[in-house]
Amino acid sequence: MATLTTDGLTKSFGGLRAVQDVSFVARPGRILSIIGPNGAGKTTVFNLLTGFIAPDTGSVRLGDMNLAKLSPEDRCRAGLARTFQVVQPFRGLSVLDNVVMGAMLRTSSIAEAREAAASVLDELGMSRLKDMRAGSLPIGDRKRLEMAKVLATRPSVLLLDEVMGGLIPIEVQRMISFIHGLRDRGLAVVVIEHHMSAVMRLSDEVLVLQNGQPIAHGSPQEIGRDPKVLSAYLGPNFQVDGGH
Ligand SMILES: Nc1ncnc2c1ncn2[C@@H]1O[C@H](COP(=O)(O)OP(=O)(O)OP(=O)(O)O)[C@@H](O)[C@H]1O
Repeated sequence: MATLTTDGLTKSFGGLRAVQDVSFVARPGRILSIIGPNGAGKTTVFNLLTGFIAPDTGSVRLGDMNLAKLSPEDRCRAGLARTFQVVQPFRGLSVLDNVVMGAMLRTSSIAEAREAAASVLDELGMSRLKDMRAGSLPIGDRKRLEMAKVLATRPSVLLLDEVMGGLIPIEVQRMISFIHGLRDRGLAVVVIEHHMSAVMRLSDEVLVLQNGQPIAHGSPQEIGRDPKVLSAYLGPNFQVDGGH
């Protein structure tokens, strides 16, 4: 398992500083959530981590490997994998075959990939859906499928982009328990999430961005009481225990 370290990440689009001097460490066995208002720079941070865009300055390291020159696919091969906010399965393929596509990163044997994919679906409680067409799944199952595809690549660092969006409360609770299980297996997990009560229950630490800049970093309880965060994002009536 590896530690993901960012140092001074900065990215502008034209005159807009989308991300400015963002540094954090995502450690094995920990869940770090990145929160902040729309446009705060969260997705841009994920794009910088995964190599979809290059930073103006700053570095990303996985263990002691500098990722600067690696493509998104090579970063995934190195163990850094992400889900997308808008989930896009191969709609015409079965659920199982979608997950096989992820598993093929680690093996050239279709039989082995199918076995690995079936085992990930089992872990996620999705085995009974394996022959369904991915395009026919409701949003909650599509989010779990996205997670399954990514887990089949066997990451050591997992980046989750709004995996709670569109889920009903019982599915949110199940997803939280599942992510806790991944953390307990030693994965480093970084989460972008707007669902605040989920963030409070899920996270070991929270980084808050506003206009691309870090404004706070601490435990969920510290963040939920921080006047800067209440004013920038959570609102004055936020309850640390219940979220909203
Ligand atoms: N490729 C791009 N070209 C130009 N501007 C961009 C690009 N990507 C993002 N931006 C801008 O950078 C800023 C940060 O956007 P980003 O999507 O990272 O925010 P976010 O915190 O993920 O927002 P949300 O919560 O709405 O997903 C926004 O002002 C956005 O319009």
